[in-house]
This record gives sequence, C-alpha cells and structure tokens, in this order.
Amino acid sequence: MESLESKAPHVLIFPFPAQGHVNSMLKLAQLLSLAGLNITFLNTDHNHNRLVLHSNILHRFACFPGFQFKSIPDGLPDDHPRNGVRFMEMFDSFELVSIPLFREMLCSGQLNSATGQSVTCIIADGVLSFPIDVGNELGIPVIHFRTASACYFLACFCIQDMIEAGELPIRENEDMDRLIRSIPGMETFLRIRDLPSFFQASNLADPGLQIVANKTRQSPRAHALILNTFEDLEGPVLSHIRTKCPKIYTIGPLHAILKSKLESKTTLLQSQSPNSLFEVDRSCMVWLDAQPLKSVIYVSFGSITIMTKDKLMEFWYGLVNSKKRFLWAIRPDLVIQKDGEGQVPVELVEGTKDRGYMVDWVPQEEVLVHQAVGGFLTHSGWNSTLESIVAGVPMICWPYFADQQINSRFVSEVWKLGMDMKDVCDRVMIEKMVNHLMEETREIFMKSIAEKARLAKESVSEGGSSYCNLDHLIKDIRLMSMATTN
Ligand SMILES: O=c1ccn([C@@H]2O[C@H](COP(=O)(O)OP(=O)(O)O[C@H]3O[C@H](CO)[C@@H](O)[C@H](O)[C@H]3O)[C@@H](O)[C@H]2O)c(=O)[nH]1
Repeated sequence: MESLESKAPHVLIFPFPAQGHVNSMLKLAQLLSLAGLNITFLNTDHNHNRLVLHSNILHRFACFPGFQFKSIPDGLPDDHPRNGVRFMEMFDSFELVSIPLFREMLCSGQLNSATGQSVTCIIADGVLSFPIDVGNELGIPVIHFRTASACYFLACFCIQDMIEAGELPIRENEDMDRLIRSIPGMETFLRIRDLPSFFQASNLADPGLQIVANKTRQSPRAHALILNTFEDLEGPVLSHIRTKCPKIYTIGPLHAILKSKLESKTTLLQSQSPNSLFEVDRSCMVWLDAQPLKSVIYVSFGSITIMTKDKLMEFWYGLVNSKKRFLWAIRPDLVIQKDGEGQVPVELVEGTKDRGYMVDWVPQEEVLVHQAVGGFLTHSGWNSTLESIVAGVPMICWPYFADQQINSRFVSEVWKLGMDMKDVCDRVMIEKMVNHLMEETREIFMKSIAEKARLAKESVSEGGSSYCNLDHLIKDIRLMSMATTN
C-alpha cells in the first residue's frame, strides 16, 4: 500500500473573480502547497493576466513544487469595469460561461496536474454552488470557502427566518434604526441599516437577495466549510453556524498564518508579496518612512467600491480639514460619475501637499503594519478588517456593499475596534471622526484592538485554534483524496 506522502492529493482551488476572494484563496493555496499538496489554481483569464502583469505570480509561485495556474473565461468583454458598477453582471456571466466549461475541463483532464494526476479535491468559493454539483457528479469531494466574515454568513442563513418574521423585505419609510430579531445572538445591536446591502431590497424577488439566499443554502451540501476567521473573534457566531454546517475549519487570519509559516522558510519569503490585480505603487512606503509615529490615517475602499466625484470631494475635504496626515489609495476606477467636475480647490491641493499622499494602489498589508500608520478609514471588506486587526490599527468604517454593513457594526459595537460612519458622507462628520480616532478616543480603541491583535496572533501560532484547524483540514483533504483515488 502507498504511504500518505507518496501520493500527494491534488487540490483544485477555484475563487470567485474578485480581488478580496482571489487574494485569500491564493493564501490558502500557498499554505496547502507548503504542506506538500499539489495545487491547481483556477482564475478567470482576465484576472490571471492581471496577476501575471502586476504581481508576477508565475515567477513568485515557481518555488512551490506541484503548483500550477489555469484559467477560464468569465464571459465579459475586456473593457467591462468588473467593479461595483455592474457587479451582478459579473456573477451572471461567470456562471453562464463557467458551468459547462468547468465540467468539461475537469472531465477532459485539462485541470490535471503537470504530472497528469487528476483532481482529488475541490476547494470552491462559497459564492459558487455549481462546483458542488459537478464534484458530486464526478465523485470529487468539494469544500466550500466563504471569504467573508462569519457574522455575514450567519445573517445569510437567516434570510428565510427574517422573511417569516416580517422583517424582510424592508418597507418604504422604514425606521432604519429598528432592531432585527431573527438572527440569533444579534438581537440587541443589529439594526436594519446594519443588514448586508443585498438584504435591503424592497422586493423579495430582488436578484441580489435571491442569489445570496440560494447560494447560502447550498453550502451545507459541501463536504466541509472553510472560514477566514478565528474562534476568539467570532466564536459565538460560529456556534450558531455549526448547527447548519457542522464541519467548519476556521483558519484565519489567513495572511497572518501564511506569514508565520513563511518566516521559517526564507527561500519562499518573496512569495509573500501582495497578490494584486492592480499595479502596486511602493513610493508610499518611502513617504510613510518620513512621517512621525502613528500620525497617518490610511484610507482605502478596497477593490470594488465606486463613488461619485461629490462623495470623493467630501472625503477629501474631511481629511484635509482634520489637519491629520493621510495616505489614500484611490483606484483609477473608484470614481464613476463625473459630477462636480472642475478645478480642484486650492485649499485641497495645498492641504494634500502638506500632509497627504495619494496613489492608485498600495501594498496594504505592509502599510497597515508601518509604524507611521495610526488609523484606517476603510470600506470594511473582510480582508481589510482582518489585516487592520492583526496590525492593531483602529478603524473608521464606511461600508459600501455586501457584508461590509454588518462587518462595520461588529467592528464598532461588538468588538469596539473603531467607529461606524455608515450612510453618512459629509466633510464635517469625516473631519470629526478622523480627529476622534487619531486623538480623543484613541487610547480606548488602541487597547481593545491590541488585545484582538494578540488573540489573532495566538490563534495562528503553534497550538492556536487556527493553526490546529489548518492541520486538521490538511489531514481531512489527504483522507478524502485517498478515498477519491481508490
Ligand atoms: O491599495 C490597496 C487596497 C487593497 N489592497 C488589498 O486588497 C484586498 C481587499 O480585500 P477586502 O478588504 O476584502 O475588500 P474587497 O476587495 O472589496 O473584497 C470583496 O471580497 C471580500 C471578501 O469576500 C468582502 O468582504 C468584500 O465585501 C468584497 O467587496 C485586501 O487584502 C487588501 O490588502 C491592497 O493590497 N492595496
């Protein structure tokens, strides 16, 4: 009989094509590869090309034996924005094109490893349910990976309960501060305005709400569920999810566990660079080096958020008027509407020259741990939230869509790691919040976030919950793969 090691499993990893999904699934892929598993990472053609161009992935991943990239079309034209403007089109097109192609690629051996080994286990993004159907049909076990927070996932599981309790759909002229009672453990603090954006539809047939509800119902059909979180952060929420999906591996924060594993392998350290779909501008690190300790507020709204020029101007005025130093990552496609076009007022230009620095895209994990950074104005994407927690940087949250509304409520109300500015975009409020975070309430937030950072690091260290769960996951994959191969 062959030993477990002689025939390593071949895991196919298949993310939804968005930065926040690809990034965390690539980190998982690296971790599994470090454990000796063979990996095929399936991107869309569009994202694969961007990762090759901006993140040098072919070179960086060449040091991982048995690791290969493959790609599949997303069905969209090259010039499609692939951001929040037409987000649902990304979803619809991707499924339409991928479902038949994915099956065909698996059956025809196009996704076999370089040595010809067929796929023994699939780890699919939790927002994609068709890989479960294909896996079942072909006898390949499928694990779901939800890249967002557990609190969001639990809320998604409760959509039907909310409908039955008359809490959904949201009625016209609804009091947005009314508490939601149908999500266990959140009855005392979750308001309508904190519900994920997709839930805030006025019609139950809304495609966003339907997709979220349907996809969530599929996850328990997977062999197991992976979550990028840790027990000391979302333990109470996880206990409720376990009643629906009993086999859960909480292995986060993934960027922290990967960092600790790579630190012992200096030859692989170069692979730790960001997996960015955008070109990283490192000049901001030089600028940060010249700033005083904890004096800078870092601003980023992630990879999907879009806003009008008027809103951007409110943020800009708020930041300049706060008189604090700021580093702002402004993606070239962040602003959609060319309203408020015209000359930028001189006071903004001068205020930015004196205290600010703006670039398209930064190496965010490095920025957050830089000693000059003292606060983060964020859209509350789950990766950004975890990266801020591990770096011990308190947050001002301005959620845009999806899970971000509920994440920001947990950051402010449950974990006390910062302030929630949802539904407001006003220069006076922004100035006030920045000053609060960087001065008045600083000590309170610093204390609570330092404690969460400590717990996060403990969870990814040897013997910690995420560290052990990763080991269990790898054993589980090995056992499943043996059964698949036999
Ligand atoms: O200048 C920048 C800005 C961001 N990042 C990185 O990009 C990622 C952004 O991820 P995230 O904070 O999760 O935001 P989104 O890109 O908006 O991610 C999508 O995916 C997440 C995971 O499912 C969800 O939580 C979000 O709501 C959803 O919008 C993070 O790892 C950042 O470090 C950079 O490296 N440089």
